[in-house]
Amino acid sequence: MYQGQVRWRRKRKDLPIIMMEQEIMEAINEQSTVIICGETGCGKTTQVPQFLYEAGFGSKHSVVRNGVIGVTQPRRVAVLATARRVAFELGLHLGKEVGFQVRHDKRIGDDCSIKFMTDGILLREVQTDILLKRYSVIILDEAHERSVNTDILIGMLSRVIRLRQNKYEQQQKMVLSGQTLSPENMIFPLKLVLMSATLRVEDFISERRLFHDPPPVINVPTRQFEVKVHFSKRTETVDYVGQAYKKVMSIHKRLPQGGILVFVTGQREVEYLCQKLHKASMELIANTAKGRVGNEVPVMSEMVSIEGVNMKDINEAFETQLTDQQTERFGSHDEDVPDSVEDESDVSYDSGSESEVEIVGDEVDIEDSKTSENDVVGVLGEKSSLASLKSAFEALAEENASECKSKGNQIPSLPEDCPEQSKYSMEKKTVGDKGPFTSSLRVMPLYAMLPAVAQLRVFDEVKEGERLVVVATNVAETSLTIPGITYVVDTGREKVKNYNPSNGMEAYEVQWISKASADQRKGRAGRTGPGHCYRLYSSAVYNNILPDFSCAEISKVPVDSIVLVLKSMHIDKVEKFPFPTPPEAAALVEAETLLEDLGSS
Ligand SMILES: Nc1ncnc2c1ncn2[C@@H]1O[C@H](COP(=O)(O)OP(=O)(O)OP(=O)(O)O)[C@@H](O)[C@H]1O
Repeated sequence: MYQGQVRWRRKRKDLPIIMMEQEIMEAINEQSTVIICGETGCGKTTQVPQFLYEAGFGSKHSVVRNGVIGVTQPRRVAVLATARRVAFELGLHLGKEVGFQVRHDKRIGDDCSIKFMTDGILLREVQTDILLKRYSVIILDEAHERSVNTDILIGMLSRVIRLRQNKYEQQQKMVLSGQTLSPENMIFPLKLVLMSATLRVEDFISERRLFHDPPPVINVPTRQFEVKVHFSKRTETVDYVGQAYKKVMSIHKRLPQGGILVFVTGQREVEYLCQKLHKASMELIANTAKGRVGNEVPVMSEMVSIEGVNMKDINEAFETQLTDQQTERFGSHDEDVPDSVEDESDVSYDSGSESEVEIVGDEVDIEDSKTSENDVVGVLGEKSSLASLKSAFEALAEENASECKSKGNQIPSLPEDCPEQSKYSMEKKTVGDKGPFTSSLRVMPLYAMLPAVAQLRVFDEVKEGERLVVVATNVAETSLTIPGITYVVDTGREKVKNYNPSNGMEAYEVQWISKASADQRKGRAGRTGPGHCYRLYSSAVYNNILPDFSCAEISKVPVDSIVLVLKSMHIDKVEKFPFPTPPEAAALVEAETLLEDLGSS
């Protein structure tokens, strides 16, 4: 066992979810579906797959539980990062016992026990194997995001569970009547675990067509580290990116070491803010250097360069020979794209959502489509990208990951935000040997269209004297632990695609996030130590304007596109499909008739 793993084993027991392992496992053993609601950072994503693995799920030695533990995430970066983390914590090989699959990329060994994937990948698997025979349990993480993929998947899985149960009962009868069945033909019930920090549980338990018996809900109420929230006194309605810039700079100048994660709405804003911060950092360094006598000039601020990916030693995930069958499929562009999907247009805008199975043909958001085609295609599909991904995974290694850069339990905050709460003396706490004025910024972008290799660079180790600033869209909102992030700056906005049924048009709009999203964003701090979340809007805006939850995506897309997907999955009576939030039955029937008339179904 690596030293880092030994260190982590000691820390692991402090995760709130560890105390609830028995309760969670008992519920999973007794019920076909279980809902786990837990605060951000309590350990759902990384620990529940391990509980299952340790209980024999995914084990070749178990007859009943030998199917793979499947874990879905809404986004690629979360799939890659959590697979790496779980492999590390369990001391297993990434790409072998712990596999992953996202669009274009698949690393799974024959002896795979846990597979991380995007929800779109699993949706596609159901299309080809309705019983999902290779899985013993499916975990749908971040189920609150309620993308169309997740909603259709939940509906499908509720049926798969019933089908598997029926098959299992039939087989038991056959066995009791003296027939013999070979082990490989045996079918066992499938388990489903829905997880989120902020689940709209009612949608799942009240919809009787979905789960006949409402699934039990297990709450994990606490988080490990405190995150202090600071609201702005005033809400900037136009230049919120400018406000974000000011806030980052004032944190950098006045507060102690610790990474900063900033949320804006799209690729264009990410790139603009990155450039501005990069420039400011260089100026700051130049000014500081002028004032120094005989001191070393600090390193320059760094902007991520996709070409500049560091080629290091081989990560164990990539030791598999290139001749192996899985590897041949690695990089296949079309294997996870269903027939109904024309192209890769789902990466052509950046609101943070990514899907492998595309429900609606997205339009390119002109504003936000500056990344070159090569960057998009090159996500991992090109020759050099395999090596780059190896290198990127290395950056997730424990040495980089487990150690929190912030020291101590209490970190001062910016006084202007809530003076009454600032019980710390800025003078005493903010300027150390490597005072904030002297350190450089390592500015990293993070958005859905960015190639996976570049996305993973946010996990790179930060050099001594540097401060990490990640400028992200809501792609960084859930599941991610970026080690050392102490400060979150939340503009409170996101870019979403809205559908107008009266004219049949779709348009991207910047709008307020939900309270649930704001909590997720806050939860990106306080993961490896205590943190602060600066909301660039007032508490009145938070309380009175932000909705509790974002609207389920299914209610915002054209019904015909949903029907098309269901038809591609051979669902006959679309109006009977168990959606968590069903579209109007009449609209479904109308769309079905229309498609039949067009000869599309
Ligand atoms: N890469 C990492 N490096 C260091 N610590 C990590 C890493 N990943 C996870 N952790 C630790 O494990 C904790 C639990 O992470 P996990 O992702 O399982 O939480 P979660 O409950 O799923 O959170 P969320 O709801 O935000 O996804 C983190 O708060 C952090 O302390």
